[in-house]
Amino acid sequence: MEISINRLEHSYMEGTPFERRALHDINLDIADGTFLALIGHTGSGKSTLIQHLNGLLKPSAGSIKMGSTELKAGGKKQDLKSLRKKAGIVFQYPEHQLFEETVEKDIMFGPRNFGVSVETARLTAARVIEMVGLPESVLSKSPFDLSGGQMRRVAIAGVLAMNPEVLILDEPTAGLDPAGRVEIMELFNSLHERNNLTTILVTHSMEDASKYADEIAVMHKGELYLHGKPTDIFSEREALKRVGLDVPETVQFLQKWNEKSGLNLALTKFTVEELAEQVSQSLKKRGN
Ligand SMILES: Nc1ncnc2c1ncn2[C@@H]1O[C@H](COP(=O)(O)OP(=O)(O)OP(=O)(O)O)[C@@H](O)[C@H]1O
Repeated sequence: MEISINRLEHSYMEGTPFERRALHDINLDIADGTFLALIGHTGSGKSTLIQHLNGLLKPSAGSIKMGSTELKAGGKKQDLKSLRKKAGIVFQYPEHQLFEETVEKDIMFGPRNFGVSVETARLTAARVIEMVGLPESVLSKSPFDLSGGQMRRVAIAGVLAMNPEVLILDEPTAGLDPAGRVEIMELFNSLHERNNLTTILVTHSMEDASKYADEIAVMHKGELYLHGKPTDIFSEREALKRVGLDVPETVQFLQKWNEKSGLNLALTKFTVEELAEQVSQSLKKRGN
């Protein structure tokens, strides 16, 4: 789904003495099928921005176009239910929202709310539990008898059960150990690719942004500070440092390597494995 954000402003507690401007003049176009990482310090406005994408927050000024739905400041009431079906949010610690007696009932809750029959919702639950890498036998268990990692997968399955076109992930790996983080990020990456999703990942990890995103948007004090392809963003190391961010360690290594070796390797590979391969190829070419 194509997303277009135009001159978006948001103030909390508008019109009260406690009014607080959280977003200023955000302009951002996200093409259908993009994997966008939204990065920035605590309080920079990331959560406020994503909550506009499925109508949880209303613009104070400006507009957001989500496919054919336009959400405008002062606009008329929209059909938010169908928008929320198309744009699913996985909140931080989504497992805290599990509440039903069984995993199956929890996953069926969303589709049933949209009028889907019990039989179809059951089939959906079986389909999405497999998508998140859990066995069907989990469906009859209580979500509260599962491990933390399994509970998170069940919560993600509940969002997938709505067949979203846009998946919005608010720090989906928060609180997981390093292995769990990689597993969940790999899961989102394969869901993105296999289901032609538009994915928006809020993260504090430049490493994850570099590994998975086609584009990176950097927020700072409620403004869109930088937006571009990872290669472009990582060429702006000084600008990133000014807002307390830095390029991933692999990019830092490559920049130092280029300075010291005199080899001017292009900034296109971001994982340790890709970078090692790039450096080794260049050394072979040079005859070392
Ligand atoms: N419900 C609220 N009421 C008033 N102010 C709020 C509310 N939620 C957020 N804010 C303020 O809006 C600004 C942006 O907050 P937001 O949560 O969007 O930032 P963030 O980048 O998502 O931070 P984090 O990385 O900590 O989640 C901050 O100054 C924050 O204090």
